[in-house]
Amino acid sequence: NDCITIKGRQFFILKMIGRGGSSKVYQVLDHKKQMFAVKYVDLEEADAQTIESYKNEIEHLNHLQQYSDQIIKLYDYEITNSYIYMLMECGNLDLNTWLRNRKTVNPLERKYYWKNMLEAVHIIHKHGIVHSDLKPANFVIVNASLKLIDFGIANRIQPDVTSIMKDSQVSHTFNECPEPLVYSRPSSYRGSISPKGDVWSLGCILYCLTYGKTPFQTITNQITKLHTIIDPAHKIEFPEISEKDLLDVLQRCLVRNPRERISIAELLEHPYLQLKP
Ligand SMILES: CN1CCC(Oc2ccc(-c3[nH]nc4cccc(OCC5CCCCC5)c34)cc2)CC1
Repeated sequence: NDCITIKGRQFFILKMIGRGGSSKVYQVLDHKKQMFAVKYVDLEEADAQTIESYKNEIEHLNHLQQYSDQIIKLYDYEITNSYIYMLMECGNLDLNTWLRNRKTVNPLERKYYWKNMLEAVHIIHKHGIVHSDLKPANFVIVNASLKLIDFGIANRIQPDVTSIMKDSQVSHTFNECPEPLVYSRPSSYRGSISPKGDVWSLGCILYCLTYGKTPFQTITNQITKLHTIIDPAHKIEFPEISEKDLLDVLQRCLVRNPRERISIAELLEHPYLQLKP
């Protein structure tokens, strides 16, 4: 089995958890058999701006450790001109995989996961970070709670990026998964990247946890989907459910006009979060 050495500490690779472009995530054990996740980034092909974006992500992740347990732990990191190693807390499962495998969601579990996601995103907003690409794969289940594993600051070093322009910013790698489109903010509202964009994305995740599909999943043609996401005339369907507070949260998150959309602070005060099952 291969080993990774970070700041003089040796780790044994158990398996690769995931990979994207120039980064790989491994599940590793230290000499005391404690499990960690190690994120490795190959910087050989990266340009200065990309390297800067990774350093920025690490700086913020390191700084925000102290503010919330809903931010993945970063224990140590090693940055050289050719690679980055990040020693992190290892979760059991990412929310995307969990959603794909689970047909029904327990209402109390959903409410608790929602509270965790709101707390994580509230913390990054309070420190001036807007993720703007939140999706289930950005959250990991660690024991019984959800933790945010990245802030959307580091560039995706992806091969053949066929990205689409959104609000004059290069956004999602289309080829990665059409789903980010659905979580992405309705881009017809020009203007700066707003924290309200993250509320839309979180709304889409909660919609998934409630109805088992994303708000626009039925639309398979990506261009039609894009037009529908931004079309104010298209009404998103909210099938009746017993939890009226949950229905209200969904309807207030999935409002196309960001100014009319509910804020994270208001969501944290919403009756849905009072933890009576
Ligand atoms: C499909 N299969 C995958 C392994 C396992 O799920 C995970 C286990 C741990 C984790 C993780 N922990 N700490 C993590 C710290 C950083 C990144 C992390 O993942 C990154 C990326 C991995 C691929 C899925 C999206 C997230 C991290 C994440 C997924 C079971 C399902």
